[in-house]
Amino acid sequence: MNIALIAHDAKKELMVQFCIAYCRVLSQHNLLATGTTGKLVSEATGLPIQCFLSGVHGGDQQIAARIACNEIDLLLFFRDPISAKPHEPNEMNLLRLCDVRNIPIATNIATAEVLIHGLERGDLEWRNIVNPPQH
Ligand SMILES: O=C(CO)COP(=O)(O)O
Repeated sequence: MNIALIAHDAKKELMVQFCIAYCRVLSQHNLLATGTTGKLVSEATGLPIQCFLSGVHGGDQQIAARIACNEIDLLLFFRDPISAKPHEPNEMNLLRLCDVRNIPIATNIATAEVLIHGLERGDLEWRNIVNPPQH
């Protein structure tokens, strides 16, 4: 499955720790990420990650385009609810597109834990029908 990772600056370390903890599960899937998040996670875990532009340069919109095409099966987007972000409207669109496509999304680590266990258990296998593997 295609799993997209995005973390605001205040949540990047949490995302790194989460990905280290679930490295084995994540290694069985294709990972995509915004630039800085992807760089930090791949350096910490050794996992191959397709890195897009950084969020401020439109990386979240590159991921949004794939979500619009139903090509992302799970989005882990660790958000900082405290500080304002200049590209917040784009991020709201990202969340909206997940709802358009019924793509499972976690915006905090508590939900991410539930989703990753569900992924491991096979709860998201229906995504293989909606978005069949390319190879
Ligand atoms: O800004 C972000 C989300 O909107 C994250 O982007 P980076 O991973 O490049 O910091």
